[in-house]
Amino acid sequence: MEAEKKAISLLSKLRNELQTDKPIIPLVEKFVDTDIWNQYLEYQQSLLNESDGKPRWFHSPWLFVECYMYRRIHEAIIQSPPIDDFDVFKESKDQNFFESQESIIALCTHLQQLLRAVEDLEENQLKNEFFKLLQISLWGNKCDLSLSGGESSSQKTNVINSLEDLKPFILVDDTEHLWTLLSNCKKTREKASVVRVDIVLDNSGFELVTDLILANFLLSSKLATEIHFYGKTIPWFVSDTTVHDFNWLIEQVKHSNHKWVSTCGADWESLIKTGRWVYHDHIFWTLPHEYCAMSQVAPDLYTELQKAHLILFKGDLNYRKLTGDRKWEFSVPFHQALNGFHPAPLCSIRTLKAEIQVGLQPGQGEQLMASEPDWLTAGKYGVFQYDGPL
Ligand SMILES: O=P(O)(O)OC[C@H]1O[C@](O)(CO)[C@@H](O)[C@@H]1O
Ligand SMILES: [Mn+2]
Repeated sequence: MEAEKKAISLLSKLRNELQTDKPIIPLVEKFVDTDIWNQYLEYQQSLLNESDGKPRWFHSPWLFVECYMYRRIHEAIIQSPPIDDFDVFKESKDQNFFESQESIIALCTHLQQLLRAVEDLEENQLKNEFFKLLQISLWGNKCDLSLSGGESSSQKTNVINSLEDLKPFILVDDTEHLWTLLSNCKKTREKASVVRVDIVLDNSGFELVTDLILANFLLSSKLATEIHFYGKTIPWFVSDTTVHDFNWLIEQVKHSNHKWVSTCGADWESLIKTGRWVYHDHIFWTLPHEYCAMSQVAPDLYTELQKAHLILFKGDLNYRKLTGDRKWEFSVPFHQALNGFHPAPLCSIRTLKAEIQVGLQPGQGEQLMASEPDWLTAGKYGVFQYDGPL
């Protein structure tokens, strides 16, 4: 009870600082990333003129303060032992999973039926199935909890039936490039060689299921031989996947009463045990830095990503960090916005929730702006945006 009281009082202090636009203060509790955060704070300070004083909540870059808020929430928890490993968002993440049961059953059933036929599929059929599962993973990104302020945003209908209707909302569709890349790898690879796809995960619950389904298909179709996943080290942006969420969800799926769901769960567990699925933790994903800084700030992670044949970045926050969350013109090429971040061929799979979008046709963004003022933030539109050799 004492620890809870302490955490609550630290959290109300944080809320007060935020609501009254106080200066952003250094982190105090020692943790693996405390020094890097405090250095970053100094860097933000150095960007200001003398007369501007300290960085403040309402006047600093949104990406920075939003990340800082989640990091401060974590600080309130680690300062309050014995509840210092408590995940304040766990309950809502789990709820999202339970509320999406019907869709999860539909997806797992679809996957299991597909896997039974996968060897006999013609090239074109395989390609279509690949595109379908990519789209499911894209629309799975609608279900994050930070956009809804933690309110329920689960998937209640069967998304497979909606894919055709949702197609017009895909603003950039580079999935052909992904197919060309992976099917060439499949054709040209030597017997024992590896084709590695890395997935930088976003939200737990329904979205994570869609990502695991895609990852399972990539192996079964031999489009890849290894999948590497990256999650968050600390609770992040409400619904983001931590290692606990990852393991918890696979365990839940495995113990489902539904035959095809539990088959998926058992298969996923054995993929992890045999090392064909690998989960990585790295503190960089919960730092405020944009990804073009990765090779300097986290060279080990950059080197790891360079081993991939393709990296899939899920979700909106990853997109903001890929593009530095700048006010780019809508028609600026994605490659340019990446600002030198090219560890391997990569693709952002993201529904639009924040006011940034690049790589559109000339006039496309302006047209949307005129007809639907909230097109950038409502999560209604999506992109598959690829960067790499064509
Ligand atoms: O889970 P996702 O797709 O990264 O979405 C998170 C997004 O939600 C917000 O927290 C609120 O819109 C954005 O700041 C952030 O980019
Ligand atoms: Mn998220």
